[in-house]
Amino acid sequence: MESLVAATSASLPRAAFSPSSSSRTPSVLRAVVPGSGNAAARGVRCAAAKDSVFYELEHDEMFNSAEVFQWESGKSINAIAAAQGIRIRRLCRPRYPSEGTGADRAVPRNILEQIIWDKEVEVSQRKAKKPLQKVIEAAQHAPPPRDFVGALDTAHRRNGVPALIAEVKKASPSRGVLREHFNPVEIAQSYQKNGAACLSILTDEKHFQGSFENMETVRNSGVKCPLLCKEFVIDIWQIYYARSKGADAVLLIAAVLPDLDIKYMLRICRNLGMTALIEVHDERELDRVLKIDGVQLIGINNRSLETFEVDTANTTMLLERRGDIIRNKGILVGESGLFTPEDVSYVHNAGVSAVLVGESLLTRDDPGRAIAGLFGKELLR
Ligand SMILES: O=P(O)(O)OC[C@@H](O)[C@@H](O)c1c[nH]c2ccccc12
Repeated sequence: MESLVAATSASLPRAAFSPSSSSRTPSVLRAVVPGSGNAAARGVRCAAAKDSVFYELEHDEMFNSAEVFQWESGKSINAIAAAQGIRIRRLCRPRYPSEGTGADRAVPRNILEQIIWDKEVEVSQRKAKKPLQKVIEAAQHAPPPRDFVGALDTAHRRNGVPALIAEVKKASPSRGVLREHFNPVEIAQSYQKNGAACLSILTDEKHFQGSFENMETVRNSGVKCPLLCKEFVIDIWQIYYARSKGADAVLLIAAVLPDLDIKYMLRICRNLGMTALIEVHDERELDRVLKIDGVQLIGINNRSLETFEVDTANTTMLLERRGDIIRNKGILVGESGLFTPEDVSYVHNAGVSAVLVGESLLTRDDPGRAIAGLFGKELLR
């Protein structure tokens, strides 16, 4: 796996950003061959890049000088992340002498850290099989992206209750297998028929028994709802891959990604016509995300991914404290642990206009028909 710093922790594609390659390619960064002169003049050196590729920043309002300084500071991604309050450490990162020998890193501190370490290995293996450039090309041939935010907005207005993002998830580390007989297409069709605005498809295999194949089969089954790729994104490769499998949105977890990665990934999503759902769990994460331009969807997870504790009061608490700023930002999504119409109206009253629900639907015989029970009424499409 490439080991770059700051924004480059998301693994920059080497030539993916050449402005001439396509009108759809991002203009954020342009890969420049070392020694090509102009790179050295205006470019930023990714000190940790194995092959010393230079990347040139181009007419980009997103990266200000403070951020470039951050790149050049020589700090490791873990040090930068820690300064932002991120507790999840990366394993496949360059180590700096100040970070010790690494012996203290052998044991993950919590389940989220374990998932991320596994994900780093998985992504590097997948990239070895299918390099970024190939995935970018595949993404260009995917079915056109659907309007995730628009679908939530319309459903919320139509029904007067939060729009539903219904989750297609076989298992989770906190709950084990939720559904023995698991047919993603059947579940997705039933959700759609019963008024879900959008669907969330788990793609992590190791901890959630999901897959990108599930994403692809649901997309090809005729289901019209926009699809969220529920993945632990640590690398832009995964975003292009998700798009190539038909995803319309991706999850970005603030507990895992430093600010610069979020900004960079948001930019890639925008260029691909995708939506990013940025997930926060606490005030510090929320404050970081509120400072980032271009965020359209913020998810407040009632479950801590580090401890698995679920508390629906989390949404209310965060929104009480930051409500006014956050409501002007875009759509808010209440995530996890919602089981009853009271739970849904509790988070609705707190200010969310969409909810993300898995377990309480998936554990019922017919997950789609369970929707009316969750909202206390049938949802119209
Ligand atoms: O099954 P629940 O409690 O209704 O939760 C759904 C969803 O919020 C949860 O699956 C989730 C929220 N954020 C995540 C990040 C990764 C994996 C899963 C999740």
